[in-house]
Amino acid sequence: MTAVLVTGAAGGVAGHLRSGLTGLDLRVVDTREVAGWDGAEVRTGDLTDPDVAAAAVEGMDAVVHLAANPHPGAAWSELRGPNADAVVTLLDAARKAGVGRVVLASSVHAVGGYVADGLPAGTVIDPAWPARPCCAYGATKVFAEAYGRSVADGGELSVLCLRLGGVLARPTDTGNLIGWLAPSDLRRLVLAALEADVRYGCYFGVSANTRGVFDYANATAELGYRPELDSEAYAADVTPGDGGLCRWRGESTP
Ligand SMILES: NC(=O)c1ccc[n+]([C@@H]2O[C@H](COP(=O)([O-])OP(=O)(O)OC[C@H]3O[C@@H](n4cnc5c(N)ncnc54)[C@H](O)[C@@H]3O)[C@@H](O)[C@H]2O)c1
Ligand SMILES: O=C(O)[C@H]1O[C@@H](O)[C@H](O)[C@@H](O)[C@@H]1O
Repeated sequence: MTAVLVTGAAGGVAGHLRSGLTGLDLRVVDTREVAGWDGAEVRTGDLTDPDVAAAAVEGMDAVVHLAANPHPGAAWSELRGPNADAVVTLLDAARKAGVGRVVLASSVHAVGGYVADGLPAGTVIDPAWPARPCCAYGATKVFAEAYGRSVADGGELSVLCLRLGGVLARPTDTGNLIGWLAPSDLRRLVLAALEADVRYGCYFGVSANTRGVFDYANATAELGYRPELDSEAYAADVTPGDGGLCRWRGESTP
């Protein structure tokens, strides 16, 4: 059975992912108390500590790295530990332990600047375009992708970065319509990323949204990811908003 570590297991995305990971030999870790992962080996610890990271990855075939500060408006002082330091300790530990694959949670905030400036109608953002974060949080995700690339290029560890859109049970505002990731599609995507024969890759993790602006074609081609849900089904019921994207452009409180 494949042994998989899920970091950030007490978090919201992990909660949506959990039911998709049946059949795997699971270990989970978080700084907070973790509940609901029956059958998994549960650990508590801070992944910025290299010893915690080393113990967490020991014996694992793969890691789904979700642990981070997910708040786009967070200050650098709140982001540096979870979103920069922990990425380095986790990836270094995984490489040293001979883990085969790390699936890294990135975000559409890595390219939110394109959305903030307005895209010509019908244009979708290609994952190969230069990163263009819309906030310090988005910039930390670009760093994670870049560090992942250097580790993947430098050794045996495969790193797949998933630029997740808004993981919500249903879209709640108009901004969500362009980048919703339905929980069931999240599960499809992470399973596909765990299994794909790819050394390094960066993919948008979004549903098959009619109004989508994040091109997931490479995830279909390289991972076999085929999303099934579409935010359009909720378009008549959402309130006006920006989906949390681009609100903090150019801001980084020390
Ligand atoms: N929620 C979304 O819609 C969304 C969208 C795009 C990307 N993401 C990314 O997905 C991941 C999960 O997001 P979420 O919404 O579940 O966030 P969350 O805050 O609900 O969960 C993250 C978990 O990570 C844990 N954590 C933070 N720092 C840690 C550390 N140093 N060591 C161990 N555990 C630590 C936290 O305690 C928390 O339980 C994050 O990387 C986030 O940036 C989330
Ligand atoms: O993309 C992201 O990471 C973030 O997107 C924002 O819009 C959501 O409000 C936030 O919860 C996510 O963590």
